Amino acid sequence: MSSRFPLFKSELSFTRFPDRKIINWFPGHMAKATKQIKEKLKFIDFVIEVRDARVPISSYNKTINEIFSHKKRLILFNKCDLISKSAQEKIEKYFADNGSIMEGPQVLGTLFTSAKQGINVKKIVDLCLHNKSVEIAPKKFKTIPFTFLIAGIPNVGKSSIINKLIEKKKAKEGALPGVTRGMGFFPMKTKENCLLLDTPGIFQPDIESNEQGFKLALINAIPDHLFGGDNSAGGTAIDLIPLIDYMLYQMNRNDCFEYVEIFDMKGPTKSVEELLLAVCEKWKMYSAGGEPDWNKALSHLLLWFRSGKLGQIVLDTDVICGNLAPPSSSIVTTTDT
Ligand SMILES: Nc1nc2c(ncn2[C@@H]2O[C@H](COP(=O)(O)OP(=O)(O)OP(=O)(O)O)[C@@H](O)[C@H]2O)c(=O)[nH]1
Repeated sequence: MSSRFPLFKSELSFTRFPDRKIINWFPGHMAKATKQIKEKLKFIDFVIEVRDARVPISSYNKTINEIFSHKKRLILFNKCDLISKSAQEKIEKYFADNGSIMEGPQVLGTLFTSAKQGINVKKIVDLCLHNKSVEIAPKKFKTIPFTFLIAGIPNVGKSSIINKLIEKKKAKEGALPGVTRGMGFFPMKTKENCLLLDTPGIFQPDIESNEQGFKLALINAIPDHLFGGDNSAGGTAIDLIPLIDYMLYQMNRNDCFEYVEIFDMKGPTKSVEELLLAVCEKWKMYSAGGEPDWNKALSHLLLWFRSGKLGQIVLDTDVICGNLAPPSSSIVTTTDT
């Protein structure tokens, strides 16, 4: 793809803040949910693992790989409305090329979905029950349902997918991570007797790298106050400057230059201060004393980025386009049948 700004050389790796402590988020409810999921495992026919299409690799979860290694699993890349069709093709190719390491024999396939726009959600059940590559034994009695457990890291759209499948707003959705705290069963009105099990978003106890933490914070799988601080948690949005810096690095690296026009800038920039000044100017964000209101600009910028208003972007292009190996724990090594 030719860049709109060919003279602008973006950075190929993010080397700032190397000493930043890796964020880990594994509160009590996640530990409890992990235990409950293990207990329910024998009743589960299929696992629907939901990832975020913007981070199809970094939104994997080692714990999920381990717990469900012997379960038939469909991997969804949800929020596909936030990435382009050409990015979807690259991701598909990446998973096809790395099939032997990225997918175990129990993985039924991958599917791009958008719970928001209803894209491909209705294909989920069919891809599990009528998959050409595996034989699904019928239930002894019609009253015994096929059970689907919906799992994934926080805020990837698990509850939204369930609501779309049952055509009701029964599972609790929310813009912030960690809304679902308990498990809930939801019957589906389909030809076959199907039951969906919603689970709280869970992380593995340790996030592997600083950069994975940046990516997960950028898609808001990790709450902002853990990353730097936000007003609701008693911190200030200004602590999120490293995250905005990372966002700018990603936009430049991915030729995602919509921000230049949106904020009436002369061209792309690598300076987070320059970007924030342009935002304050464009959106007239000034304090009573006439100073640029950084806090307001940061918060609004993140909101715009997360909702796709600054352009469609995949944050895992470093892995997908080949400069980096997949994280070791994203590899599914199951041989169990
Ligand atoms: N753009 C877009 N937004 C989505 C999509 N699916 C869900 N969302 C939004 O993402 C946010 C999180 O959705 P949830 O369904 O609550 O996610 P969850 O995985 O159940 O979240 P936890 O409770 O943290 O585990 C909400 O603001 C949804 O409206 C999608 O396909 N596209």
